[in-house]
Amino acid sequence: MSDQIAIRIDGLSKTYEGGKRALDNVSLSVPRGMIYGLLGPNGAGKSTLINILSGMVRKSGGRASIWGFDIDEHPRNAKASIGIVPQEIVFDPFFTPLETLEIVAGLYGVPKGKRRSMELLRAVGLEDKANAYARTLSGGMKRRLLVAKAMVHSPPIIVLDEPTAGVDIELRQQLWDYVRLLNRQGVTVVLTTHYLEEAEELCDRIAIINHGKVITDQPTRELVGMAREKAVVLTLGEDVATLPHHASFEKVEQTAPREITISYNKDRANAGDVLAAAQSAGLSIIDVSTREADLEDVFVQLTSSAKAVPT
Ligand SMILES: Nc1ncnc2c1ncn2[C@@H]1O[C@H](COP(=O)(O)OP(=O)(O)OP(=O)(O)O)[C@@H](O)[C@H]1O
Repeated sequence: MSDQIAIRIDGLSKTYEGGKRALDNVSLSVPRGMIYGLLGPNGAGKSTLINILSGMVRKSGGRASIWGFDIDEHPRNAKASIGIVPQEIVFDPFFTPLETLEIVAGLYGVPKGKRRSMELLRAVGLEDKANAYARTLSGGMKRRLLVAKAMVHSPPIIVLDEPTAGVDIELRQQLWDYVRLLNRQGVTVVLTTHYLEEAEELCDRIAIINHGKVITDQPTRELVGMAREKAVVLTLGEDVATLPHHASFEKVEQTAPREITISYNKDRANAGDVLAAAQSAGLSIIDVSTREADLEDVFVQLTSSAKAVPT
């Protein structure tokens, strides 16, 4: 029922002036308590969707509600229920992180006694920068400040729009740790990303959007399970002379002087079949490992087949 839904989107469309149709009849439900990934290539429509939710872009059609509040009928409540971490870094360089959070808290009408600016700065690792000018912060620190800023009014939902674009790996990990912590505390998290690995590691559920349409929306585990290609990696006792062939092999590659990787379709064969065929081809196998297809494979499968459909 609707009370279990954090964000409900129904038949949402957006055509920009000039005729670009960025969203085409998009319907999605983000269940409460999840980390939900919105994945798609550049220009797929992810930012448009988020900007409609935050009230920055006007939709052309359809409906959306946030925490049960329709964005047209109850825009104030809808906005109060969501914290958005935007793609671009925008700050007044003359305010300190502490002042920045206090100002935002004031804008949201958070009473002084209920503000938690220092707690938020601590959570994003900026406690010691509380009184530094925002312009002296590094790019990564600014991004963390944006996350703190989005949480000032304690919304039940936080949306991160490509939060780790251009952020180094260590910092990315720190940011994700904080996102996980928020989620454990009960905050529903929506994030858009190009990074499949990130979505796979972090998200409980993933929707893929391409050319303004949702092409899939399912639990991450199921999505990864859709990848049909698996591989067996064989380490051999001697250099590879000729590559083996067999009906169960999809592809055979030499991946090192004494290593071959055999891909197979898990609907048609299993690792045992592949191994038996390799052995009967006379290979001296000294070690075996297997490789699962990952989300990247599914993504390529889905986005390329969607492209083949005329729009
Ligand atoms: N203000 C605008 N006016 C006209 N077209 C726009 C506008 N904003 C976005 N678009 C177009 O709408 C489509 C969707 O853009 P959007 O920014 O929503 O995609 P995205 O998935 O967020 O991509 P990215 O990951 O690059 O931000 C693109 O073709 C884009 O060029």
